[in-house]
Amino acid sequence: MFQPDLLKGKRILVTGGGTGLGRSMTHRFLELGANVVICGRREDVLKQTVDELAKETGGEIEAVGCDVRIPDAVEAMMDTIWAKRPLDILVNNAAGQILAQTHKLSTRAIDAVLGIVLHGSAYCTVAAGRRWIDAGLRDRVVMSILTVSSLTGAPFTVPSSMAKAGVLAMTKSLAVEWGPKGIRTCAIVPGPFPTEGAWSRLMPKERGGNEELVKTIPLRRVGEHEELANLAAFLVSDGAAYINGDAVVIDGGKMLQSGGGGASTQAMLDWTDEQWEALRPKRK
Ligand SMILES: CCCCCCCCCCC/C=C/C(=O)SCCNC(=O)CCNC(=O)[C@H](O)C(C)(C)COP(=O)(O)OP(=O)(O)OC[C@H]1O[C@@H](n2cnc3c(N)ncnc32)[C@H](O)[C@@H]1OP(=O)(O)O
Ligand SMILES: NC(=O)C1=CN([C@@H]2O[C@H](COP(=O)(O)OP(=O)(O)OC[C@H]3O[C@@H](n4cnc5c(N)ncnc54)[C@H](OP(=O)(O)O)[C@@H]3O)[C@@H](O)[C@H]2O)C=CC1
Repeated sequence: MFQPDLLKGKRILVTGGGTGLGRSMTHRFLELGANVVICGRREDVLKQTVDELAKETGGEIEAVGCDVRIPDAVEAMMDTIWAKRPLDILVNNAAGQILAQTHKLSTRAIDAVLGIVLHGSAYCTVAAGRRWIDAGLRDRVVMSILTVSSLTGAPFTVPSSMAKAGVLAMTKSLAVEWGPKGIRTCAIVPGPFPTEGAWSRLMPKERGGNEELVKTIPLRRVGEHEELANLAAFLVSDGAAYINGDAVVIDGGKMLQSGGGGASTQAMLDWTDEQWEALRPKRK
């Protein structure tokens, strides 16, 4: 669907690129000619992904171990990356998520999620942006992976929702502040895309599994990784050079179905024709 060299010459950092959607985006970026650096905390996971994706795509990929919650670690990672060649594109994808009653969360639990999502995205963005601005480098992109809850809020995942809403505010604010400097920002708002990381934390069997989940999605299916990876490739490419400060929702319409009438509207989808017929005014 894209010209095969869409991202040729682009050097991209994908935080959390060793697993899940980060890995899938990395795969697509490599296929399209990019040079990709992935980071994460587990170096064995990173190494395995580098080996696999280099083999599958023949692309140029490297990994740097980094906990994005630690400012000095982020600076050291950026120095390592820049020593070879400056980045063109940063993808803030690393995240942490906890499904729990909010009033029972410890402060360490709250900090763990805010640290990865809010602080980590800010540290990476500022570390890359400062280097670009100091060197007068233009045509650069920061793309962040959000959640629908950043727009709507969500019970039982409050720290993640708060943190992603903060990253959305960063995306919109920097679009204006950094746009004149040739740095654009954008975001993706994914609905459900099965990954080990998300499903192991968010889909205990009590939630009814994918069968219950797809009833909440107008297209009646979860997302395919390739669909998100293609959107990501377009948004970071020069083809999207006039998109700045926007967050694109890719959720099969889930957010719209959850809105409006809420649970009672949801239930109406299962009404029978007879139930609807009973509502029609009777002709005299
Ligand atoms: C039918 C409808 C279904 C809808 C479902 C659809 C889903 C679609 C929407 C998906 C949105 C997805 C968003 C995502 O971000 S998915 C990404 C998931 N990936 C990850 O989270 C990977 C990284 N995560 C982690 O590393 C950990 O989970 C963590 C964030 C906890 C950080 O790990 P770390 O090792 O730093 O921290 P600790 O393990 O030491 O824990 C720190 C404190 O947090 C407490 N904790 C941990 N888990 C829980 C829990 N489940 N409940 C309560 N508290 C928890 C832990 O006890 C520590 O606190 P204390 O020291 O005080 O005990
Ligand atoms: N899957 C889904 O349905 C949805 C996902 N998203 C978003 O998509 C993105 C990817 O999630 P997904 O692929 O599902 O989940 P994963 O758990 O597979 O991805 C999270 C990645 O972040 C890395 N990471 C976590 N903490 C840190 C840290 N402190 N420093 C560096 N890296 C870290 C993890 O690696 P390591 O543990 O080795 O550090 C892991 O590779 C996230 O931003 C998530 O919020 C949004 C909506 C829906």
